[in-house]
Amino acid sequence: MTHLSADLAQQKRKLRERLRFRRKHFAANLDGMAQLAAFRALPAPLTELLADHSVVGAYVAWGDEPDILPMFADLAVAGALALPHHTARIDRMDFRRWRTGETLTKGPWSTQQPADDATAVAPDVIFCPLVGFDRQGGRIGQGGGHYDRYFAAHPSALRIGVGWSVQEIDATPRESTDMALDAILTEQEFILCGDRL
Ligand SMILES: Nc1nc2c(c(=O)[nH]1)N(C=O)[C@@H](CNc1ccc(C(=O)N[C@@H](CCC(=O)O)C(=O)O)cc1)CN2
Ligand SMILES: Nc1ncnc2c1ncn2[C@@H]1O[C@H](COP(=O)(O)OP(=O)(O)OP(=O)(O)O)[C@@H](O)[C@H]1O
Repeated sequence: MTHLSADLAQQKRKLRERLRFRRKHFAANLDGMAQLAAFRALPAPLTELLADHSVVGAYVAWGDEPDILPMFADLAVAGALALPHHTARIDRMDFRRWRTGETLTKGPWSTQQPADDATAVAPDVIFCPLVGFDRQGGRIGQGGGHYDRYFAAHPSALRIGVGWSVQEIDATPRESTDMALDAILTEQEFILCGDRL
């Protein structure tokens, strides 16, 4: 690792800590009604976008992340939803089809995932959880590089980050391996970044 990338990695670690703290307090202080309403309905531009895509990648909320599965209930019944899956505690991640009612189990990275025998699929649009983001599409994740590696291997899939509005910062430190988001969905806004959407 060069000095520059070591420095960037260190900046990201510090930001991650601050942003997790912010997220935790924001989520803890959301009132009941706001909690019920947040991320329950897709904004109109997203409904149109998803109608054109065959497999949508989502995630099972972990800790204070927004719970987005209710928003995709129809897709999950129709067999058009996929969730991240790890076969071991390694860098590699793929997506497996998941239908309403099928089991979810605790994976090697502590997150809930489809069973090991679920079918691997490649979503053409991916909703990914954020620890932090900026309006230019910069993202800070869990720090495992799982999504970055997946995005690098599947560059044509649209990348939509999901987070609470308080997770926004002016500019995220960018490493050469960071893949920019095409859009960001918060409880307040749908933000377009770049020119793919
Ligand atoms: N909901 C959700 N699913 C996701 C991710 C995510 O950020 N959120 N991922 C994003 O890349 C991938 C999993 N990557 C992860 C990378 C590191 C850790 C992690 O540090 N886990 C600690 C658990 C600590 C605890 O239990 O509090 C560990 O396993 O030691 C978790 C997930 C795929 N699925
Ligand atoms: N395409 C890639 N190939 C090899 N290494 C990568 C790739 N993408 C990211 N990495 C490495 O993975 C590590 C974690 O990356 P980063 O800090 O960007 O994670 P993150 O985006 O926060 O995590 P995640 O993608 O899991 O949400 C870094 O050391 C980074 O250099």
